[in-house]
Amino acid sequence: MAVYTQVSAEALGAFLRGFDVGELVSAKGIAEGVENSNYLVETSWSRFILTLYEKRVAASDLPFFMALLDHLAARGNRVPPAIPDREGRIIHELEGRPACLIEFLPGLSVSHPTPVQARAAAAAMGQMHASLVDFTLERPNALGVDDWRPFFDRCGRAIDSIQPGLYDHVDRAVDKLLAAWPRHLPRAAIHADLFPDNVLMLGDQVSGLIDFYFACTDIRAYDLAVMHGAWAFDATGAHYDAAVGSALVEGYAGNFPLLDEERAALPVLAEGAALRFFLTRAWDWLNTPADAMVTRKDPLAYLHRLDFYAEHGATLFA
Ligand SMILES: Nc1ncnc2c1ncn2[C@@H]1O[C@H](COP(=O)(O)OP(=O)(O)OP(=O)(O)O)[C@@H](O)[C@H]1O
Ligand SMILES: N[C@@H](CCO)C(=O)O
Repeated sequence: MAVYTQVSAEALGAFLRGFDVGELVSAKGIAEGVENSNYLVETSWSRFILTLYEKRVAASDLPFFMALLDHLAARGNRVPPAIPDREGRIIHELEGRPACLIEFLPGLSVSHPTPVQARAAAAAMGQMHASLVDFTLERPNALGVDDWRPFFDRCGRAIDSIQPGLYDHVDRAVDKLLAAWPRHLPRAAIHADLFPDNVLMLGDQVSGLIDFYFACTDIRAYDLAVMHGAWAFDATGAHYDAAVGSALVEGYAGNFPLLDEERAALPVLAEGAALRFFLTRAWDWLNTPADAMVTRKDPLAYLHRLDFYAEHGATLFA
């Protein structure tokens, strides 16, 4: 359950009076998500998402995220911009946390995407990348290739408590990826976390891309590699769905052509993406108190992907 910060009815009512959005009718904590506190807010006029930013989102990064959302929304992408208050401000403080009131988008995220849904979602990523070619703000990736070694070292030998021998196995993977990383590929603003739970769908149509709080400047094709790992495997990471995998690459390339060198680098980018999510999941696994009201995500599901890409990557994207 991702409601770390409780918002009292009084505080929320006072907060909403700063906006032109009608009167507060109800507010419910949203269970999905692990990073931030989210509430579904109903007013006499409409529905909104209230997000209070927690541990991994720095208030100083919010202007980048909000500018990115505005840029995408202005170019016809289905993303939820923040709502300005009566004075035009979009970044606020509520219950001691940075907070934004965000447009509500309809749709549900799918847990078992079909190839048709995967193609549509990847096409939406392609459209997003096309819209971002003239986006000039930059934000370094705080979980990018140069952070993997220090992050892994911070996890340390405790990693072996997840599975014996894991430390040495991942240590070798970190070395391999740092040496092979295709740093020369084109860079751009990317979402960097476009998992199925961050794509809202109505049937086979994409109704929204959400959760841009890892968005950053990095290798553009890395965004597709993140998506491939997140969409084309079952939750355990043990089973790869080739039809979903191909649909992702085709759907993306239909809206934003992949350079030959980007396509050739997808295996190593996908291995790197698997390592990045293994590392944050392993850290959370080792550092989330057992009684926290958050479901920890299984790091081994990303170890399986890492090993799968290392073994089969060369044939997957041909
Ligand atoms: N703009 C929106 N419109 C409709 N629903 C939304 C919107 N933003 C968030 N939600 C709902 O809130 C849930 C959690 O949002 P989000 O994924 O941003 O949270 P998070 O804590 O940052 O999660 P994550 O673990 O994916 O990083 C989503 O699964 C979705 O149900
Ligand atoms: N998408 C991430 C969690 C949010 O960053 C994961 O599944 O590990």
